[in-house]
Amino acid sequence: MTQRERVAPLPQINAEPDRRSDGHVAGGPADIVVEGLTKQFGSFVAVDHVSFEVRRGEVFGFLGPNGAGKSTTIRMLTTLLRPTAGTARVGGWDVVHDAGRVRSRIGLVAERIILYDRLSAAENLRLFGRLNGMADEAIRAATTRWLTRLGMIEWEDKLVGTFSTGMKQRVNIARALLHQPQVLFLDEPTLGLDPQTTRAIRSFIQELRDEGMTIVLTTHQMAEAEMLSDRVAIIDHGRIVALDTPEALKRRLAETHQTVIEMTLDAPSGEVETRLKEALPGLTVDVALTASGTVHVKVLAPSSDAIAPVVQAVAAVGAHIVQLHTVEPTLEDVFLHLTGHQIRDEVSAGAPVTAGRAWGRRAAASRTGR
Ligand SMILES: Nc1ncnc2c1ncn2[C@@H]1O[C@H](COP(=O)(O)OP(=O)(O)OP(=O)(O)O)[C@@H](O)[C@H]1O
Repeated sequence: MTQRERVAPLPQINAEPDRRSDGHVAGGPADIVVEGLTKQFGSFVAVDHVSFEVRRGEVFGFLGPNGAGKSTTIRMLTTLLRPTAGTARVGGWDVVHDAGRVRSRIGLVAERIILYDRLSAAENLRLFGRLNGMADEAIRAATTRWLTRLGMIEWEDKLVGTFSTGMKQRVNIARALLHQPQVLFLDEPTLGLDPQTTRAIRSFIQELRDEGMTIVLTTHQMAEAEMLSDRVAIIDHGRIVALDTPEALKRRLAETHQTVIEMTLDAPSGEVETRLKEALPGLTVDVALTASGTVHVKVLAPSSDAIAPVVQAVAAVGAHIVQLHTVEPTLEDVFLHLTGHQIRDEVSAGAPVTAGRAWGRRAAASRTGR
């Protein structure tokens, strides 16, 4: 039996969460207040005058393609990076002038797992607990509490170096929660993890949310953002291009774009994307090559009246329709409409491979322990 198989499953929650089913309502005072936050690296502006608030007890999703500025924003909010301009307060304290107070109120699950392979899970937590100024008894109690909830208690005395990446990430999350932070930052918490651990961690985030923890979640996975977030900020090129609940963002898109046409085409090699866009002025058209060699096309249109001209345009470029259907607008379509691009997840068999910018295709193996 492998270690992964023996990890106790986390309590399962519906894949489609019943938001705040226990009556908890996000709101109240803001735990994070950001005004004009900016970060330049030389002349390159990675985060460009970003302003937003995160309310106490809400899950705030930061959604954007690779390089959009999500991690840079998180690093400024968690005092790891000094802003070039603007201000940010977390838990009521300024991230530059009161960095120590901010640090004691936050937990961070960063892109890299922060654990020592040569220590056991419990030894890692003891080390980080002490660094946070916690007393040994408090560390002991918190270790048992969080490792139990994360399905890792039976592994507490095993070396982290022997764990799978998913097991390491569970301990890594326990590390971030050990001192009971007011605000938890999760930077791509499921990146590169197996589906079982991904599901378990998403369920765990929902539990934390239902218990009233304020959570900032960055992701380039639409489903993750939509499933977990009370509100979503869509960030592109360092700027927030939309900020609202996932439902409101989709509703707003549906007011102008009722019909989303998805097609699989058998197309001649060449400039299908350019020619289709030219043939369909005024419509948002996204074209992606799939791993199996077909072409996946998405068209955002005001109504189903657009289907006939779209079919004609496909014929005119010499392509054949293998499959065509219409779907309800998703958060992904909101992003496509706002930015002209789709966010792509990791490439899987048959999944679209971008024809344009390399959205969201970071190697699954990029998450490593130390
Ligand atoms: N230390 C740095 N020096 C120079 N450029 C940087 C530095 N850190 C980040 N950048 C650049 O700033 C931009 C934003 O990076 P950031 O990591 O915040 O993006 P992201 O939205 O988190 O993307 P990803 O999903 O790939 O992590 C990128 O173009 C990146 O190359």
